[in-house]
Amino acid sequence: MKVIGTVGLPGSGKGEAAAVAREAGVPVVTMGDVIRKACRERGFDPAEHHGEMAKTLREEDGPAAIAERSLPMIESELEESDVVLVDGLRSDVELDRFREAFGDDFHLVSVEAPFETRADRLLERGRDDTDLDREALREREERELGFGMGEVMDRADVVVRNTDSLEAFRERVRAILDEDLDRIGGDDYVQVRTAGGAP
Ligand SMILES: Nc1ncnc2c1ncn2[C@@H]1O[C@H](COP(=O)(O)OP(=O)(O)OP(=O)(O)O)[C@@H](O)[C@H]1O
Repeated sequence: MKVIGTVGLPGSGKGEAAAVAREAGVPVVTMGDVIRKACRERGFDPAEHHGEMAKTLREEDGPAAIAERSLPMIESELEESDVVLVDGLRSDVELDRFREAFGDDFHLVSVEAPFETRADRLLERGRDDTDLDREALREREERELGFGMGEVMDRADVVVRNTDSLEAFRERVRAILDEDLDRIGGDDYVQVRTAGGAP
């Protein structure tokens, strides 16, 4: 059994990593889905109330609220699949909760790319208005760092630098899912944390 969590700033490539997992038959539990579900349960439009609902859930049930609500979803996927990917951790409290639940079977992957690279890719993606607005991106980034995302990235088991081509990134994600780190060994783009040391 293996649960792989991803963390990364906006536009770093978490969605692509999740898409690679799905293509490989690995189920994906998205933390955002937990929030969307809570919106629907309470009669709010997830498109409008996503950020607000994340805050409300944390206020009501504590900082691990979203991780807590995703646990049954992950456990149910683990009944069918040996590997599950959890998309988009935000805070160290969430990381602690997953480590408590899954121990050494939980592996955290940090997807990293510089601001300018991410901003250009988001411009290209154009999923919504914030993708097109560098200031909005900075604000979103600051909000996410405010939830402790930087600390989570520092504690990752594996760091993938997504500064190369999309195909190269997808191949690195496939190798991580296969745990075939030899395939990417000696690669400047992937660093595996050794016990107690920085990656
Ligand atoms: N190596 C790459 N080369 C070119 N484009 C890339 C690369 N990696 C990701 N992209 C593209 O950049 C955009 C952002 O990536 P993605 O949606 O995976 O980011 P994300 O981390 O999920 O962002 P968010 O948190 O905002 O949803 C996407 O359109 C994706 O296809």
